[in-house]
Amino acid sequence: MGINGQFPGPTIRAKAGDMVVVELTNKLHTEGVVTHWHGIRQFGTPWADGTASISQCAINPGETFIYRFKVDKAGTYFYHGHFGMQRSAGLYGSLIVDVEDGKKEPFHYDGEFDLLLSDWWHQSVHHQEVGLSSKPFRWIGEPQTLLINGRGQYNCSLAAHYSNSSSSQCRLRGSEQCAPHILHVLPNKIYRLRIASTTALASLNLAIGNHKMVVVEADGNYVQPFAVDDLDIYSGESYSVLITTNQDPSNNYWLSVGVRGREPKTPQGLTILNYHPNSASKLPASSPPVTPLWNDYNHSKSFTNKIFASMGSPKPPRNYDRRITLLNTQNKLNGYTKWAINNVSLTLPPTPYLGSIKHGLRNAFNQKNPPESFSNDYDVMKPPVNPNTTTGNGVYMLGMNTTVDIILQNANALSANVSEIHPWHLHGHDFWVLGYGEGKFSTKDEKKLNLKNPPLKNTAVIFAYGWTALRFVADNPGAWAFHCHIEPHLHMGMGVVFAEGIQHLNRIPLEALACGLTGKMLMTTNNHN
Ligand SMILES: O=C1O[C@H]([C@@H](O)CO)C(O)=C1O
Repeated sequence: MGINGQFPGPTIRAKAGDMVVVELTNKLHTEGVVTHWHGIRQFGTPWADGTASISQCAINPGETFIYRFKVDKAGTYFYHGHFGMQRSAGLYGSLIVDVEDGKKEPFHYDGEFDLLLSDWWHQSVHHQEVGLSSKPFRWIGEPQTLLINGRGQYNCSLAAHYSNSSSSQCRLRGSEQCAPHILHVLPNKIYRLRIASTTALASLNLAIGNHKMVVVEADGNYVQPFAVDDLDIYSGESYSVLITTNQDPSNNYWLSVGVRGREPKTPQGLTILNYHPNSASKLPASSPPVTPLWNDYNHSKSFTNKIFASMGSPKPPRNYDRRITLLNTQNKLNGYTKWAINNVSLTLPPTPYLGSIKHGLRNAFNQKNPPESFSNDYDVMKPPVNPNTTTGNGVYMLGMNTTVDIILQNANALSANVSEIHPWHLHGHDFWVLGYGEGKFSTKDEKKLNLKNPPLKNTAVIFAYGWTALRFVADNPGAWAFHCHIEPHLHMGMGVVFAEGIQHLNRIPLEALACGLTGKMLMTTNNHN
């Protein structure tokens, strides 16, 4: 698999129950690579047990690494880089899992398309990373282009403002390689669109002129079908929608993607639904669907609140064993700008967690349990009174098979009257989304939680000044990141680490131990043998 600028890696397609083998070669010259696979619970032998990006040593330049994993569940997934900001540099691709032989999807369709959405900056990710880690901090700003399957439109003459290398990247995109992927359809058929977002920053809204979409899947889980004119999708999420090509077949129709939740400075991403036998270059009769206003949060909430698990989906346990409340704040640390959770800004340790926990290396990361909640008098509607934070890399150690509730609590950022959207993604598990609400979560909200048909997802948004309640069963031995899927926010510390059942792992593969303190440990053992 190649890592080619903004061009996505290959689509990997498998059937539920299959064992998949992926060979990944790091062709970069100076940086290690780590990838994360949405929808995959465990990697298989010999890359055994519980490993995901935070449990893996980086694949060094020139090295080839073989991932082996079983795909458990049909659905729409993707993989992406999880080291520095490599995802926004183009390290991503689709992972599509079909139902196993002899089984059927619970809905019918005649054809399907993959739409992998991302955002694109002319400035290199290295430049962005340096800016984020500088004092004073330089924010990456809004993307120049929204990409659909790595393709987007931009006026190249404007790119000269940036840098030489970026204008050559822009030239690449100026050729027919950047022409949009056209969706060629026949009239009066049903198509499944598999839509996934790997954006570094942008929350998106997708719509197709004149066509309703019926949402049937979210993050690899079936949902109760519901029809919408447009769909919100946050970074880390995936959806399947069904469309029926029952409109005037002498026309083509625009599919548009626009920015939500942040004041957009990026043109819409566009492609065309091309009805056979029209020419794909025939422009649609009506203009592209207009993206809802970026701050029309009621529109977003009304979409999100329509998502329920389909009948027959697993139900959550009635009670939780442990509840962790995570307050998301923007902070300062010695003049640097950070994001923190319960006033701890995550800095990942150089030794992967899996090895350090299994081998009891007490110096590898903070041994204290991170805070379970935040002070009662914190006013989530105002900028932090004391904006200073601390850094840390402690682990929430979860009892194996216990039920854990997470209350994600949003707050005001550093500037007054600003609270931002954050899509939170959990590795290695799905969670039930029990509910969303406004302001600070309180015992009154408890009664409103949905225990009847909450959707299973692996990514869920917290709205501005709001809370989101999640429940999951800690049933997957390993060390797991839970973090904001906005790449610069993770870079600035917006994440936590959970671990469960690591003592149940028989063997940690050498590849997961070859770096940091565990690497030193291995070297000493080898020298003694
Ligand atoms: O992390 C962020 O920093 C900026 C802004 O808050 C400060 O410039 C922004 O919009 C973010 O999402």
